[in-house]
Amino acid sequence: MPETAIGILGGTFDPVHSAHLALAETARQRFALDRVLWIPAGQPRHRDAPRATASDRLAMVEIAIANRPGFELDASEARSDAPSYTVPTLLRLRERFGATKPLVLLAGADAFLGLPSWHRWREIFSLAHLAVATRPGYVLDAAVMAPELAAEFLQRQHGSLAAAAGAIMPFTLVAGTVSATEARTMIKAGRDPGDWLPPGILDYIRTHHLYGT
Ligand SMILES: Nc1ncnc2c1ncn2[C@@H]1O[C@H](COP(=O)(O)OP(=O)(O)OP(=O)(O)O)[C@@H](O)[C@H]1O
Ligand SMILES: O=C(O)c1ccc[n+]([C@@H]2O[C@H](COP(=O)([O-])O)[C@@H](O)[C@H]2O)c1
Repeated sequence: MPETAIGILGGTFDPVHSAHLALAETARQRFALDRVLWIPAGQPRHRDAPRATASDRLAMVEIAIANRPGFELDASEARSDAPSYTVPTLLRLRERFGATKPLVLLAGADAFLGLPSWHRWREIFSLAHLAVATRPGYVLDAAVMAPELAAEFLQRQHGSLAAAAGAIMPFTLVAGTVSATEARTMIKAGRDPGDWLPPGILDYIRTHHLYGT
């Protein structure tokens, strides 16, 4: 029987929102993942500094995934002073889970389209599979990708999850246009983000006076 796979969801989670949960849960079911590791970035180098501290973002993810079977928090990036790059994280997870365990890196289409700018990005394919969720406003079509990414995208869609790494698997996510940027804007303006935020997150934000509250 083939080994079950482990999902890995990295993100800034500034704050964690409903599309993150939908992404993780949809992927968990679609790819029969035995768990999803949530890995909040500590020091993302590819974007502006997060508005909330690593420990607040970590605490919010902890609240969001509490009592949800199959979801696990990995605080290593958030607790490290090193830049949060995905390849060293995958190398660490390979050591933990061994060479043959299928690992599946989960990403939204926006993150995937930016892959050629990532640190040592080509090494990702020898360390993990990539499951890429659709996201409104981003087209998952080789015709709009950077040529070096399009080549990988076309070639790797036939890969098998039974292998430890190497396939690219696009999947449909129905999570709407929710984004952390828009959630922060709403919160700062005093508008209620409603079901964009998992239970307990708005309370945490208000209690800790995050995002201008
Ligand atoms: N609405 C969404 N649909 C699909 N994927 C999403 C969605 N929101 C976030 N993701 C994915 O979740 C992962 C973590 O995202 P991140 O924490 O940066 O949230 P974000 O909403 O994209 O944040 P920001 O608005 O600050 O850029 C990324 O792979 C991203 O593509
Ligand atoms: O390793 C990199 O160079 C790299 C560049 C951009 C993004 N990432 C990772 O991709 C994940 C999603 O990033 P973001 O900015 O959409 O939150 C998160 O785990 C980041 O650390 C990683």
